Amino acid sequence: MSIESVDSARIVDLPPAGRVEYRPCAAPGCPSREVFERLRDDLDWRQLPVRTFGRAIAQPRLTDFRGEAGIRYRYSGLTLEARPWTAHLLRLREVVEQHTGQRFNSVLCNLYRDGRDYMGWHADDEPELGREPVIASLSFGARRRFTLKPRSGEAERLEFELASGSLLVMSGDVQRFWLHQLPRALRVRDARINLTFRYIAN
Ligand SMILES: O=C(O)CCC(=O)C(=O)O
Ligand SMILES: [Fe+2]
Repeated sequence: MSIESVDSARIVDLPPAGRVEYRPCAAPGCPSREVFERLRDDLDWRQLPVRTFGRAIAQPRLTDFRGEAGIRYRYSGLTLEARPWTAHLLRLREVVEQHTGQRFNSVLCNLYRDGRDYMGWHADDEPELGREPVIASLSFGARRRFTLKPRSGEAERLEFELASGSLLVMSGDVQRFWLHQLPRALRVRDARINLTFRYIAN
């Protein structure tokens, strides 16, 4: 397990044919305190119920799903209907599209109120994302640890400290062979916002 400086760019190839790229300062005005505040104040944050093992519980974070009209995203027994882009989110999408050379038609926004909020092990492998989705994730606010582990086999876990203003891109077959999570971090008192840009084909 390795943690490198949060200030250096990093490209890691994950077997068999996946890639994770981290860029510490990709967002406007990095570390982007103003971007954080604007997203926190302008988006329509909600705590949704989610089904795990047949039980409905409140998600341990707040979310808002935005995108082109008619886009739907189904996960964990939820169906999210995209609400319209804000002008601010469209500008951030442009930045991410320039960095990645990819197009995105939606963004899942996550607000972790403090270190008690988290996202458990999962893959972004819903069928509407396609076989080898490119998932581009911007982070703002509190620095949090992001971990990947193989679904099976002996490969080592991989960790990133996601700094404010950073961009993390997962591509290739990462979602097929690896899981990722944003674990609890009880020492963290501050909030973090994460935007994961996706291309959804409904
Ligand atoms: O908050 C993060 O960095 C991870 C978010 C994530 O994995 C997701 O939205 O699918
Ligand atoms: Fe994810």
